Amino acid sequence: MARAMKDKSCLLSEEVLTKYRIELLVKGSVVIAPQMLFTQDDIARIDQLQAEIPEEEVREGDAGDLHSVFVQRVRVDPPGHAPSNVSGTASGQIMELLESRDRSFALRKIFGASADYVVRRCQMHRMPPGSFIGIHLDAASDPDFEYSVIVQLARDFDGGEFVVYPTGYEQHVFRPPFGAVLVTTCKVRHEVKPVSSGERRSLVYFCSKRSGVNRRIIEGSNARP
Ligand SMILES: O=C(O)CCC(=O)C(=O)O
Ligand SMILES: [Fe+2]
Repeated sequence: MARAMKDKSCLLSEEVLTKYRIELLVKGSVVIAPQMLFTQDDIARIDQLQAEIPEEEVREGDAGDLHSVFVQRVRVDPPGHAPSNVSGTASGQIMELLESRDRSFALRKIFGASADYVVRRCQMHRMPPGSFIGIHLDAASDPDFEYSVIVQLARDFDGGEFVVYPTGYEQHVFRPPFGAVLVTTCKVRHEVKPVSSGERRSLVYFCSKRSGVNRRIIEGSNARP
């Protein structure tokens, strides 16, 4: 925490980055503490920009999985096409904030990568009571997704736990606080449990070493919200 945001070229110390890197490697998921990757000001800015982005209700994921969530799309990644920002200036400004040099550097270290990652898809979720995101695999949307980065944008809600199923019998339950960032591999199944009160909000983006077209092959219907 000590060095967070002080030196703009390096958000987190090498030591902290290594600690997160090891946890991600061993467990497949890690929670980055609030204020480390995104300051309160960054989150306020995201909140301000998102107001300009239209929202749609999604009830079925790409893999036919059931959901009930309101989605604002920032960058889309349709099969057979390269990723692109949705129209309007707000999406580009949100992406600029996410892709800032210091944040990309920190995430690259946490992913354990030598080369840069690209953000292939980005969206925001609003989940009032009763909303949920059914069990799915992010890589079903794009086989090149490697890590998802989920920024917690809300404080006051109950339920809405993020549950990861690394194997058939294990489960890890996450309830990251406001401002924290959950990083998970896109190769494990997970879900968001129903929200019971308040409103859960998150910004989600999917990172990959690969740019270029989404190589997903559609057979019938397949994937996530
Ligand atoms: O809103 C979230 O916490 C992330 C939901 C999720 O699993 C996804 O968008 O793939
Ligand atoms: Fe997901």
